[in-house]
Amino acid sequence: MTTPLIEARGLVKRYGTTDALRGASLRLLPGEVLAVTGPSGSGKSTLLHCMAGIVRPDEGEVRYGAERLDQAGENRRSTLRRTDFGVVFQFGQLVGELTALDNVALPLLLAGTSRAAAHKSAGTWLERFGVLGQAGLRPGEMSGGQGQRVALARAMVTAPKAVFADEPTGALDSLAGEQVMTALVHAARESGTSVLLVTHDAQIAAYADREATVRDGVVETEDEPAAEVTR
Ligand SMILES: Nc1ncnc2c1ncn2[C@@H]1O[C@H](COP(=O)(O)OP(=O)(O)OP(=O)(O)O)[C@@H](O)[C@H]1O
Repeated sequence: MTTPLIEARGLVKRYGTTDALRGASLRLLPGEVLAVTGPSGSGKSTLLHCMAGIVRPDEGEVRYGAERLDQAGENRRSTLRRTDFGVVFQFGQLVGELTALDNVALPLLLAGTSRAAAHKSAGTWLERFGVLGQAGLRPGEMSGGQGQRVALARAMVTAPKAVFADEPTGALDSLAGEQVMTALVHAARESGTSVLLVTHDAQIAAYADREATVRDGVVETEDEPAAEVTR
């Protein structure tokens, strides 16, 4: 069986009296695009947040290699989010005052890369996502789809092991959504990056290699990895 890149087991997360997760388990395999679908409020985003180390579950384990993310402190988890993981949300969360090029270069600059090298990589990633022509524009000067492609370029620029994308096409029309997904899947395949994609849209989920369905805080179904399907 393929060793998962990240494995969540028996996650429980409560917000006040709400049980967001009630024993959710999920494996993200190396290099795969995994779609997490399910009804609104079922716990998809909470599961993504736990697996990305953004929040800690109340119970259960999140394993990343030999590490337990559920036990890691905030410092370690935020370092991992800068070095090993990329994160994209519905509204790309780009820095409004910076150009697309500077937004994408930012994670590298924060990691100590020289300005020239950071800008060179940022340009390469903007080109891969088809938005090099927007390099000099600020987020407010771009379309929603362009902004999301810039946000994905920023998530990928550090060559992360995994990208966590929570409804990255949620605010886009279907054509722009398809363009964003095509670019993301292509870039992930080229660089061997795993993608955990939360979406409520079946057409967007169809871009993934596998799909898992969350209902009432548990993973109700999870497709078998292709190599493990018994025929
Ligand atoms: N930070 C929080 N504070 C309080 N309640 C929260 C918080 N995050 C999630 N919840 C609650 O936990 C439950 C699961 O939320 P979650 O966002 O994980 O579901 P979801 O499946 O991603 O929903 P949607 O598709 O609508 O985004 C919901 O009832 C939600 O209101």
